[in-house]
Amino acid sequence: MDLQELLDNARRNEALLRRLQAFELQLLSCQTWFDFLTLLLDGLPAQFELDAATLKVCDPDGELKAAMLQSLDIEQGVLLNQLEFQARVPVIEASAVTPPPPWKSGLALPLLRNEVYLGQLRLYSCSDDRFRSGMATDFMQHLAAVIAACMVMVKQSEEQARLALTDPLTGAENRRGFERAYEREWARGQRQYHIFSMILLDLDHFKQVNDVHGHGTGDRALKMLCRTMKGILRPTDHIGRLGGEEFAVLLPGCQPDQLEAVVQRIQEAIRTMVVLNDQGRQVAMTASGSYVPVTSRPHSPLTLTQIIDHLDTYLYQAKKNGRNRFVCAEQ
Ligand SMILES: Nc1nc2c(ncn2[C@@H]2O[C@H](COP(=O)(O)OP(=O)(O)OP(=O)(O)O)[C@@H](O)[C@H]2O)c(=O)[nH]1
Repeated sequence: MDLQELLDNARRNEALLRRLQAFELQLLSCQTWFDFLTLLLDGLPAQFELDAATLKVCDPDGELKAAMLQSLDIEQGVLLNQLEFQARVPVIEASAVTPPPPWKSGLALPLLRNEVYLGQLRLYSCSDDRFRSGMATDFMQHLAAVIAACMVMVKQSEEQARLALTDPLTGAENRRGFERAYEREWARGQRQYHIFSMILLDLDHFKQVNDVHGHGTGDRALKMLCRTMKGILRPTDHIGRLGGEEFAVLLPGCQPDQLEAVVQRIQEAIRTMVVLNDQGRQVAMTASGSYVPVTSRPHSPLTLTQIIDHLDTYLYQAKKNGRNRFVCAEQ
């Protein structure tokens, strides 16, 4: 190699190092899965002349994917189609790999943080010789280490944000968390004239459950209610505990003709859920509620409080008419 070549190499490496440092700073400022994944899947290829970047993520119990889905809204959720979640991801050394079509060369890098294996970062190129076996990968290995560290940080920061917006007893969103979900949905609806649906529900004779079977049984019923609803709703739906035994459900994209079926499913699931008292005897539960499809109109903002107040009137009707029923509210 002559001197000129050496100098060119050194200049290229210096430029790459500067880009890496700039990219690392961007990574370190990510606090949400959306920022992190957008930077990784779009920013990394754009800034390093690659054709694609992806992650194979170790997710033995599916918790990480569920947490990401909760944090992303329904449109952002498509980002996850670009990731692979696997119960076990093979442990690898940094190495060139055969890429899936249409790419011609690929590099796989381990994502390790404090000896914990998080998965693999995979980089793909349309050029045959971008990644070759035996090539130096020191810069990219360093980048993968920073990505792994940032992944752990984003996970912790998302978890903290989630806890601040979650009701500790039931795991449902608390009022603040639900308000935030509502505002996001309203804003999205305004951009796209799209519909979402809201349900308000309240367990029947809950005071009696507490009085007869004790507070512990009441708490178990509330937990079971949320678990039951989570089991029959989509991961992108929101369940909020507005207070006591009153809950609201927000269903993004749920059309009026589907809403009735969802309500019936919820009602049936509550009727058949198994809540045991301290003696192990089953306590029958029913709920009353009201529901309405909502179209967010650009020039007539509707607050969550206004919708809940509106639904409350119909919930009151359901209670007055004998409970164990859901009433469709006027739009
Ligand atoms: N166990 C338990 N009970 C709660 C909790 N939060 C509120 N409650 C109870 O929920 C009950 C609500 O009672 P009411 O508002 O009279 O309603 P209800 O008995 O369900 O009557 P209807 O709604 O008219 O069918 C009260 O006894 C509250 O103490 C909680 O976190 N755990």
